[in-house]
Order: sequence, then structure tokens, then C-alpha cells
Amino acid sequence: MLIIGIAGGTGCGKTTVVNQIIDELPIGEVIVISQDSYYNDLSHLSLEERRKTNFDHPQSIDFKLLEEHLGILRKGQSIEQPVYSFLECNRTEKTIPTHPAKVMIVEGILILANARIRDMFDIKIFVHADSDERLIRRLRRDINERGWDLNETLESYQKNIKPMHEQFIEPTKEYADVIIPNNKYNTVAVDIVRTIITDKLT
Ligand SMILES: Nc1ncnc2c1ncn2[C@@H]1O[C@H](COP(=O)(O)OP(=O)(O)O)[C@@H](O)[C@H]1O
Ligand SMILES: Nc1ccn([C@@H]2O[C@H](COP(=O)(O)O)[C@@H](O)[C@H]2O)c(=O)n1
Repeated sequence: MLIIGIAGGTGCGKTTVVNQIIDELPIGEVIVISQDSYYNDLSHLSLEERRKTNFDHPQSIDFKLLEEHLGILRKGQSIEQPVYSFLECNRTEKTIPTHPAKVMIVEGILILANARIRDMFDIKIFVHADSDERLIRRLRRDINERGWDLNETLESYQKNIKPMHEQFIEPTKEYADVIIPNNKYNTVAVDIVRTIITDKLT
């Protein structure tokens, strides 16, 4: 089994890069685990309270459950991956049965910040895009898809997203084996990672 961790600040393009990598790879041979699925269960709070959470701090993630799930998959057993709702700012009651595969990709902003999770990765990748580019992408996505308005995103950018990025995410770049520049679509880097995976699958 090959486990690849893909980190990088919000909006750097992690999900896009992962989708480009797995596009055309055989279905079932590669699985993707998103850190977003492992946000803490906040069912004890109202939606209004949940929306005030600092979702960029490592403590907002249930790393214990993520570590447990990765361990189970590594042993060749299946897990029920939680399903997260950005609109509800909470885990849903749904789960997705996720079966072990030859290649596992784990992606998320803080995925290299936790030493126990980081140590499970055979390859560590950090996707880089400049902060202005990430903020522009983030604003578009938050407003179109995640239920935040312009002011809310700008406020949380100043209050949480930027400081947490500087404190917890950017420093994890030093752990990366590969840094993918992604201010523009980077097909060469995607092809290189896909080649490594294809080698493992043959
Ligand atoms: N290289 C790129 N150039 C322009 N837009 C991009 C690029 N990569 C991703 N995007 C766009 O930016 C937004 C955030 O990308 P996404 O892959 O969801 O980032 P992340 O998972 O790191 O938060 C999406 O709307 C996506 O289409
Ligand atoms: N309810 C939530 C929970 C998290 N976020 C933001 O998501 C970002 C991480 O996801 P990426 O796809 O961008 O890697 C993180 O910066 C959180 O602020 C949210 O908007 N709403």
C-alpha cells in the first residue's frame, strides 16, 4: 500500500490536484480520504455557535478518529468515512463505506501538522499557491458553495484563516518531499505524481 499525504493552505488547489491525479486511474485502486470529513462532531452546539468555530485550528479536527481509520485501512479492513456538511458546519449522520486500496491519498490543510498522521505517509506533498490567489479562490468558493457571504469570509480570513495558516500550515511545508507550485494549473506535477502511482499499481 502507498499512502500519499497532500497538504496546503485553503484554496491552494488540493482537491483539484487530487481529482486530476486520480482521473483516468482505475476505479477502486485509489481511495481519497479528506481531512474535512474529520471535523469534530459539533452536534451539541447550535448552527449559530458552530459557524463561529475556528475551523483552521488543529483542535477543530478529530485526528484521533482519522488516525484510527487510517490504521484500519492499512490493516486491509474497511471503514465508514464520516460525511461533512459545510452548510451545517457539522458531520452528518451519513457515512461512506471506504475500502482499502493499493493507493491511499489523504488531503487536507493540516494533514502534515499532526506527527502521528504525517509518519504514516510514504510521500508527503505540499501544494503551494500565493495567499492572494488563495483568498480570491476561497471567496468565490465560500460564496458559491459553502454558505458564507463576502464579509463573513473576509472576517474569518483575518481572524482565523490567515493566522492559522501562518502558525500551523505554512511551517509544514518543510516536511514535504514534493512542493507543487499551483498558482496556475500544473499538469507536469500532476503527471509526475500519477506516474508514481501507476508504477505502484502495475
Ligand atoms: N491552478 C488553479 N488555477 C485556478 N483556479 C484553481 C486552480 N486550482 C484550483 N482552482 C480553483 O480554486 C478553487 C479551490 O480549489 P480546491 O481544489 O477546492 O482547493 P483546496 O482543496 O486546496 O481548498 C476551486 O474553485 C478550483 O476550481
Ligand atoms: N464549516 C466549515 C468548515 C471549514 N471551513 C473551511 O474549510 C477550509 C478547509 O477546506 P479546504 O477545502 O479549503 O482545504 C478551512 O480553511 C476552513 O476555514 C469552512 O469554510 N466551513
